[in-house]
Amino acid sequence: MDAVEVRGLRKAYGDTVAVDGVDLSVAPGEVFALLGPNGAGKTTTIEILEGYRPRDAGTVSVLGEDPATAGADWRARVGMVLQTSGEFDALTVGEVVNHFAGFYPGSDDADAVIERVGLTDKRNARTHALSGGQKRRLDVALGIVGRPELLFLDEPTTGFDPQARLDFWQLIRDLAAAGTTILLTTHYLHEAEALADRVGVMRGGRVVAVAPPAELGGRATAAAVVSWQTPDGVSETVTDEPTALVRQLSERFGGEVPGLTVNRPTLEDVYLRMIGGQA
Ligand SMILES: Nc1ncnc2c1ncn2[C@@H]1O[C@H](COP(=O)(O)OP(=O)(O)OP(=O)(O)O)[C@@H](O)[C@H]1O
Repeated sequence: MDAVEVRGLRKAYGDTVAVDGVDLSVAPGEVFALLGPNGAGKTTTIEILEGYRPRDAGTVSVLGEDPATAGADWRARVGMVLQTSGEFDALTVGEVVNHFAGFYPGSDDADAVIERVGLTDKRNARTHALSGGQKRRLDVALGIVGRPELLFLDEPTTGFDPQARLDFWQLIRDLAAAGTTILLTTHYLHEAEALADRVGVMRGGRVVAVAPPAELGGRATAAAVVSWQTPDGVSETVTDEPTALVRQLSERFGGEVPGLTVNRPTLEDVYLRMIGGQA
């Protein structure tokens, strides 16, 4: 049984159809990234899967239960990092994480979780005094302190500095290696490429493509652009057989080919083509 199974999901807000017939499956232990422009329906989809939002139509199974009716036992098996940060008044980081740990029967050690998200030196700081990126790290801590089987992360690394983002990626890899299923949304295509087993691209409330990041939109087999330096400037050739061309060039130059690059479409290239400039 898949960890997440969605068929024919629909949700409208008045006249706005936010989710328009989404089918989606996430396997146990998989890291799945949902991509798509602002307004594509990612948050609405995730919030329905989290049990935060009712749906208009479709079937949804999350860890074998319907989130619309699942109870406290189910909730304890699911971790969530919502798009907006929580507000915890004058409590300290340590107090908030300890408090949340108390909600879960098999929770992790609060200090260990604070360490994992890199907030140890802010343990006694009041949460309203944290920077934007530090608040987001606290959100991640609260999402994982219950040792969830399935973790939802809605734009988890917004506001992270580059080192914090790398640390977060390692945390996600560690969780995945320990068997946690992860469904995240992100606008950072490098993040999807670094983390996801598969990505799903949403546009206008629909999932328009699902594939491993390296294969999305035929990337793996797309023609390559080979370019190299000549005395007259840069020469460029589009080819299905870049290796053969590079071998010829190497013979012609007697070894190293000056300024050699071989490029296939990036995830960003195929993503932008797929969303075609609109939500
Ligand atoms: N509470 C709401 N009331 C009315 N319309 C809403 C509400 N929430 C979302 N929408 C609309 O539903 C559509 C999908 O929004 P959603 O937040 O799911 O998109 P998203 O893909 O998560 O976007 P983003 O990348 O900006 O987070 C948008 O047109 C949005 O304006």
